[in-house]
Amino acid sequence: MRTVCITLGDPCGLGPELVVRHFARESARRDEKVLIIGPESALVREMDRHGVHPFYVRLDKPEDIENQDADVFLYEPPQLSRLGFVAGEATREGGLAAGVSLDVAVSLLADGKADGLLTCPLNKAMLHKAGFDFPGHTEFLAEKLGVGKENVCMHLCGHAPKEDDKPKLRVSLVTTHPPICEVPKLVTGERILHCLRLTNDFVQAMGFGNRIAVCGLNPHAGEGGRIGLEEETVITPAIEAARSEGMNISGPLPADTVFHFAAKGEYAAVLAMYHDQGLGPLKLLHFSEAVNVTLGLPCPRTSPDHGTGYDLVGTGRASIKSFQAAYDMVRRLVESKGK
Ligand SMILES: NC(=O)C1=CN([C@@H]2O[C@H](COP(=O)(O)OP(=O)(O)OC[C@H]3O[C@@H](n4cnc5c(N)ncnc54)[C@H](O)[C@@H]3O)[C@@H](O)[C@H]2O)C=CC1
Ligand SMILES: NCC(=O)COP(=O)(O)O
Repeated sequence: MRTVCITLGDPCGLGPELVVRHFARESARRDEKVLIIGPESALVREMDRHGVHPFYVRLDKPEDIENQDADVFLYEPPQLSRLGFVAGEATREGGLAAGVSLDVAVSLLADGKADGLLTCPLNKAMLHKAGFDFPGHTEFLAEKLGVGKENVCMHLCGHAPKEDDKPKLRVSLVTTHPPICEVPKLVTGERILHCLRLTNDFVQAMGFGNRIAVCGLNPHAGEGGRIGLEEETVITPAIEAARSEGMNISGPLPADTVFHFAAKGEYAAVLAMYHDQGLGPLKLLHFSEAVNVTLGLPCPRTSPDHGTGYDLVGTGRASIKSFQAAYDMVRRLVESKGK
């Protein structure tokens, strides 16, 4: 039987509320084991707020998940049990809880005791403040699962598994969280080709099609070399290499227009060169419903597309759609990996 871990992320953010609201619905219970990892006090806070009864069984040791039947379980790392978490505030404790919980999930995944991971949002600055030197989950998981951050690709899928028939935007990123001044040197041919392979495999496996558009880095995709040379020297050779492997790639295309056509269904995915180039259009169209998927890890990892949403904690106004889509997606990826 498969096991999906859910880390609560920053307990001061929306994660605990989304988990409680999701599992409060009887229909959310499935045929697999779900192990929630994080501080119980944050779940209790949200259960009280939403009038929800406990829906999980506590485990003293995370590895005990192996001997259980299908149900929802909670493991609270002992060092988190005495910490206080202030709902809606960015604190070092919140970053510590997120990092410690993620470490537990990594151990289970690395030992084959869990099959997939859904991460609730954390605060990147607080994660760092708590002593975890990673700019996000993507790099944390890539390094700690032994893959290396250069070998994974952040993909934001505006497509929940239970799909209506409207086209959706899907975006992969060549670079994830570097400062913008470092982007040009990180946009290498090797990295583009690797991201294209991962994206191509993903969109085809999910049945989304196979045509992928690649953005330029410079305005107007370099205007034939008059506004920058990366398109001619780096991006086009990588696209040609991908085509020679049989991939269906268009580009480099000006990033100011390509998303319009991708959103109409002309491309299964767009490969953007940097975070805001790809995620600006994605969130404009699909905010609070898209799923963040890390491609290239040894096991599936998904996440809602939004952050900690501190301003919404306790207001009841947060959308749960992206969390639910991330849960459906990780289950689907875990199932298809097992086949
Ligand atoms: N996967 C992760 O762990 C992610 C973490 N973050 C972190 O989250 C923190 C806050 O980042 P922000 O840029 O403020 O992004 P944010 O997504 O937390 O908030 C941006 C806006 O979206 C709204 N929002 C967030 N979640 C929502 C939901 N479920 N339903 C409806 N509206 C929602 C918020 O109220 C806010 O107005 C940062 O520390 C950032 O690093 C951001 C994105 C992803
Ligand atoms: N904007 C999405 C994002 O930055 C998510 O980062 P990560 O925590 O999934 O690495």
